[in-house]
Parts: sequence; C-alpha cells; structure tokens
Amino acid sequence: MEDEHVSETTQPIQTLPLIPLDGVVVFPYTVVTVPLSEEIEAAAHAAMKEGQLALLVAYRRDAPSDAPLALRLHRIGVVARIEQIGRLPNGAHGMVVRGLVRAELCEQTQDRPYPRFRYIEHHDHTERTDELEQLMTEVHAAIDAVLELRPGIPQEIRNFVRSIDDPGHLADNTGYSPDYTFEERQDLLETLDVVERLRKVLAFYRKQLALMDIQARLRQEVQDAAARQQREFYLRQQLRAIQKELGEDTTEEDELAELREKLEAANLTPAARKEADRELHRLSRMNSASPEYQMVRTYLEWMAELPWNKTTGAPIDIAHTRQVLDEDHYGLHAIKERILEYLAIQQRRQHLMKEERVREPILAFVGPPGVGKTSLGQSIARALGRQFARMSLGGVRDEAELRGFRRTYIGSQPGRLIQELRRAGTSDPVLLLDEIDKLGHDYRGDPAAALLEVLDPEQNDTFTDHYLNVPFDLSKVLFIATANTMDTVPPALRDRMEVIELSGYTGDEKVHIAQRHLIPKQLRANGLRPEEVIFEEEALRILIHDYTREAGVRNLERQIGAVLRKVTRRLVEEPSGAGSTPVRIDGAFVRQALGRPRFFNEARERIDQPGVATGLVWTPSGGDIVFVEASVVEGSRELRLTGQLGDVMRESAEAALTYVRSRAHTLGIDPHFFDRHAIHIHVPGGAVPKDGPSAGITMATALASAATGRLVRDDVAMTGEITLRGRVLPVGGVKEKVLGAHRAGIGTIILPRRNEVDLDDLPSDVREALTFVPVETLDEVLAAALLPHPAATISNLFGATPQETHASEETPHAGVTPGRA
Ligand SMILES: Nc1ncnc2c1ncn2[C@@H]1O[C@H](COP(=O)(O)OP(=O)(O)OP(=O)(O)O)[C@@H](O)[C@H]1O
Repeated sequence: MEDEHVSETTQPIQTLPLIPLDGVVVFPYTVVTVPLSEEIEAAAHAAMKEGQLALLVAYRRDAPSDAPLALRLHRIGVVARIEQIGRLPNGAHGMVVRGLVRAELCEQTQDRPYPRFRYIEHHDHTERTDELEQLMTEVHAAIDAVLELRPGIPQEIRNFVRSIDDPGHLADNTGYSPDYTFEERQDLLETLDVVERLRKVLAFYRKQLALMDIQARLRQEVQDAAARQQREFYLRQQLRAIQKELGEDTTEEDELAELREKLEAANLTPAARKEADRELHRLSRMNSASPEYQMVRTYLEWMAELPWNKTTGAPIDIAHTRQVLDEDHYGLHAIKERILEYLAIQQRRQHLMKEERVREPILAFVGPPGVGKTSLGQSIARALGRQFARMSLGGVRDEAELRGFRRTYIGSQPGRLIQELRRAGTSDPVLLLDEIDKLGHDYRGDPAAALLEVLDPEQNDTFTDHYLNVPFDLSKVLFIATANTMDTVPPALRDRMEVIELSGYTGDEKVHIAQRHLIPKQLRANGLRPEEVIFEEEALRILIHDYTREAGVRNLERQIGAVLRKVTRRLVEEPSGAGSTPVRIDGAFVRQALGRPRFFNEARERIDQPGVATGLVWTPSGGDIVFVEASVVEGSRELRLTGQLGDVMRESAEAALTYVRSRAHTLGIDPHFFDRHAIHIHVPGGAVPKDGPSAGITMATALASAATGRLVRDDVAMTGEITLRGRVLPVGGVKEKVLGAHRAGIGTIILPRRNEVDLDDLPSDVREALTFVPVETLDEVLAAALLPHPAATISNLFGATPQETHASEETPHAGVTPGRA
C-alpha cells in the first residue's frame, strides 16, 4: 500500500567488494572520510580498480566477533564511490567515499583476499503528495530551529540544508547530525520508505528541540536564582551596613540570642520549651534569607509573647466585687447577687482537684443590646484584678478560626483564642465570648464543638491550638458568654451555661443610669467638665421616650453624646461665654439639637380604623409592640394570612377565627357574615418572620373589630394564647413585653391571668404606671379592648343586639371610617 514510496530495486546483477565499517554509517549523497585499516585495504584497492565502487556496510554491534562475516554485518549499507585514497591530515591512511545508493546485501560470493557480495540497490522513489510537502516543511522548520539554537553552526550549513528539496536526500543528510547515535543512524539508513524516514527525522528533531528548550529554561532558572540570591545578599549587606551606621546592627546571631532571651523570660511550659528549643535549633541552621526562616521566627515570637504562666488575678473578694459592681452599674440587684453567688462558688471550687471540677457552668449574660452585658464583664474583671478580653463569635463558622491553622500553611496564625490571650497578656483574664447565639457552622468543622472543649475544665488545661501545636492552659481563664437569646445556642453549649437574664430598663432606671454613668462618661468623651453642663431630667426623659426606643441604653448613650457634642461646639465657638454660666440642657435644647423626634405614640397613629389591634412581642433585642391587621372583603369563605407567619401563628389565627365565628351572635355579627366574606390577617413588620401562639388574642380582637366595625382602644396592648373555646392561656417573655409596651407609650395591658405572677419581676415604677387587665377568656379580652360601636350607646356597650349592629355592619368595608369614641 505504500508502494509508491518504497525505493525502487534493481536485480542482483553484479557483485562488488565489501568494505565493513566499524561504528560508521555512510548515507547516500554524503561524503565521508574513512580510516583505511589493514582489514579493508585490500577491498579498497580492489574497488579502485573496478570503477571506484564498493559496498560500505556497518558491523552489527550485537554480533559475536567469531561469527561468519555475513552474519556480523547489517543487511543494509550503501554503494559508494571511493573518491580518493591517501593520507589524512592526521597522517594516517584514509579514503574519501561518497555514498550513492542504498544497497541490500544478498549472498557473499568471495571471502579472500577481500570479501565480495552480491547486492540489490534500493533507489528512493517518492511521489510529491501534499502530506509529503507538509512533512518537508515541518522537517525543515525543525532542523532550522535546532540549528538556530545550537551555537557555532555556520550559516552555510543552514543555507545548504534549507536548499535541499529532495525528501530522501533531506532525510539522509540529517545523518550528519552529531546528535544521532549509531543505532539511530543505521535505523535511518534501513528505513527504505522515504515518508517514514522523514517522520523519524521530524520526531528526532522535535525531541531534540524539547530537550534544548528544557535545558535552556533550566539554565535560565539557575541564572535567575543565582542573580536573585546575589541581589538579596547584596541588599542584606547594605542593610547591615545601614544598621551598623544607625547603631542597630543585629546580625542573625543577635537575632537568635534575642529570641532565646525572650523565650527564656516567657516562662514556657516544659512541652512548649521543648518545641521552642527544637525550632530555635532549626532556625540557627537556616539561611536568614529563606522564607522558612521567617516562618520559624514568627512562630518563636508567638511562643515568646504568650502569657504561659503570667497571672494578675487576686483571690476573689466578694465584698470588694460587690462594691465595684455597684460603682459601675446602677440597679441590676438580682443580677449582681447572682454574679456574686457564682463567684463565691468559683472561689470555693478553686481548691478542688481537677477531676472534681468537671461540669462547671460558664456564666452567660442573656438580653437585648445595650443592657450592660459587656460592661458587667468588664466590671468583674476590674473587681478581680484581671485583664479583660473580648472575642466576638458572631459569624465564626470555622473551627480553625478558634483553633488556628497548622504551620504548614502559608500565612497561618494561631486561632482567635490564643490571639486574645496574647493581647490580654495574662493567662487568667476575664474572656467575654460575645454573641454565642450567632455562632455559625459549616463543612469546615463545627466551632461549637471546639468551644465546648475550650469551656470544659476537664480538657481546657491542655488546649492545643493547631498553629502552636503545644498545649496551652486555659483553665485559669474566666469565661463569660453573652447572647441576645439562648434559643439559637446549640443545646450542648446551652447545657454548660449558667444563664443570667437582663431584660432591659424602665424609663426611670434609664434616667438614673444616664445621670450616674452615661452623662459623666459622655462629658469626658466630649471634653466637657461637669460644672459646664446642667443636664435636666426633662431632657433625659425626652431623649428616652421620643428619640430612642430600646430595652437597653446604647442609643440613649449615643444621643446624649450627640447633644453634648453640640455643647462642646458652642463653647468652642463662643469662648467668651464659656466658664461663666453652665449650659442648661432642657427639652427645647434637645429638640433643637436633634431635630424632629424619631418616635411618637405609634399606636394612636396606627389604630384609626376597625380591624387593627396592638399585640406584644418578644424579640432578641427586647419586647416591643406589633400591630395585627384584619380586614374583611365580600367574597367566598377564605382566610388569608400574610406577614411571614409561622405555622403556630397560623394555627392560632384559625382558632381565633373559629372562636369569633362561634360568638358572632353575641358580638352582634350577622350569622352569615363569615360565609359571605373573605378574611385577611396581616402582621406587618418587614421581612421579619414571626411565630408563636401569643398573638392569639390579638388576632381574635382584630378580627372581631373588623367584623363588628368597633375600634380597638389605642392605649391597650395584649398578649395571650387562645383555645378554640375562647380560653386564654399563659405565654412567655411577659416582663420584656411589658417593658416594651411601656416604652411605646401603652397604658393598659391585657394578659393571661396565669401570667400575673410575672408582674412581680417588674420594676415598681412600671407596675404603677401601667394598668393590667388579667383575663381568662376571650370575652373578657374583647370587653376590655373594643370600643363601643359609634352607633351604640354606653348602655348597650357589650351587649349589643344583632339588630342594633346589623344596620351598620357594612360600614367598615364600605370604606367609612367610624369616628373615635
Ligand atoms: N445598669 C447600668 N449601669 C450603668 N451603665 C450601664 C448599665 N447598663 C448599661 N450601661 C452602659 O450602657 C452601655 C452599653 O452597655 P454594654 O455595651 O455593656 O451593652 P451590651 O449588653 O453588652 O450590649 P451588646 O449586646 O450590644 O454587646 C455601656 O456604656 C454600659 O456601661
């Protein structure tokens, strides 16, 4: 099938003298000088007489030397013309031969005085196909590229190779290349098919090119690295010289000595000492320019800077602690007592053996923002003479954030715990674990599990950070957790906490906190002296009620700061007035300084139509009021609920509807009203999901209001779960809810009778300021919450007959807003 490429053969018509070659391959078209050994002399001379022609064939390298000649020779050689016999430049005898055509040996016809062989000639036969042309181009390009890269190749040779147009000729000429081994040359000679021969040549040169490329790159890299090292060396020498000039000369030895000294002073644990010594030894044998040197140095610096055995805490003194807590915090009596109890127990437990100290709980302050969780932690630290450190766990999703990354990672560091301890500088600080309710977790490991280990006295004296890789004793740290809610804290962690709830402050408490703590703090922060300002209580109350609405005092403190900034500015702008009379901050000053109030009586504003009732909710940032809206439209019997309500809340809505329907007659609602109307209940409040059963009575009230057209009282708010039969069940979070309602300006609170006990927890001023309506049934709720129908009179207030209300039943959905009673 490749016949057209196969060289033409001629019949073995003649014989020629054979000159065996040792390690030399002669190709057609090439001229070679061959040393004339004794062995071949006779043949050479005989050939000269026979038209200068001889067969030149190489010995096989693998054949035994005692084998018959025919077997010791390769099958293919060339017919060559001996151009000249004579002395070579080196003085030896030699001959110049020119290869003419491939020859295949047939049988030997003579042995002595020189061997003769019959042979067949193989002439190249090629057809110039596209494939062949393409191959030629590629071979030319490859040879060219190799020659280009090879230094010292004369231009004539390249020009000569470029000029060869005959494929077989081109391939055979490459046989000159010094890169071929003998076997490769012989193989090329034996490849009779020209295309195949060219392919072999191409493959050979490509391999050659790749090798040269790698060599060149390696050479370049070696050169670059050497240059870089030289440059760094040069720069370091310069740096040294500069440091010497400045008197800051620190050589590597100095650096090592300094580290060694620091480590000595750091009072390391035996395990840490061992690791540090090992790394110091490693460091002493490293080149200071290497990146690894820096890594080890950083590690050793961490080790040297950690407070392995440094403590400041004195034994717990309860009386002193009480005094400090009182100094720093107004009120919070029950909370302070619990803190003192906890510390007293800690004091006792300190003497216990490690095995007995298992399952010690951790203090957890839980409550809305700004109620003093952080500042209580700071006070405790102050009272115990310990450092205070704080670590926010909000959004920590990765265990490695707490425990660090192994040193093998580039740029690795110890975890947050170790970092905070270094910052604290002692091993017994009060460490506030902030926002444990916002701890995350994902595929990289559960940080809560790591935290559990940290908090477990059984394990935390050998806490191992991945970066340090030696145990660090955390057992002397006083951990305090803070959270807005315990609901989202993983149960295993929750079990370890002694929860102390801070529910928020009343207006009066806030006034006191402001007068005693926040105003003095903000005066200092704004560069004011106490005698320069008179902060009137009226101004504080306006700030509390109209400019902030919060359980804590964080925004109040901010607003006080904002008001005082105006004072500072005024004093700076009008220095003449300063010092004479103090600046008086009253209500007018506040309004002028802060602009329009942010909060107002929202309930009055919202309840302008039937169908709206005020409920009470508990949120992680304190209690608050919420408005439940119900509307009825003519249509098929349907209940729609919107406002991101959870399943429990939806069920309560259904229970509310069922009950209101069952009381339609008493409430004066047309018995068929609910068959002809669709009901829609909506609880506004943005995108916040809401759930829980405590809005049951509020939904029922809103529904009853919408269906009867009677307005709900705007100074009333309520909370309570309902049953299908209209009973009101107790709910949670009453204290926070009541405080939230009080803040929002609500005067009357309807709550389940069984929650009345919770009112004992309320500050007395709040209890006195509010009216509580404890209820057991929904009828009682509606009686207290709904205003009489505009058309009704006082006498039939709660006993309206169907006829009396029927006439005006259509008003709400007819769009007429009944007037306020
Ligand atoms: N009872 C109090 N007496 C005096 N100052 C208080 C009291 N409660 C809170 N503060 C002050 O209110 C400010 C806010 O309190 P803090 O930062 O401790 O709140 P927090 O509960 O930790 O809030 P968060 O949950 O947002 O961290 C602080 O300046 C704190 O000193």
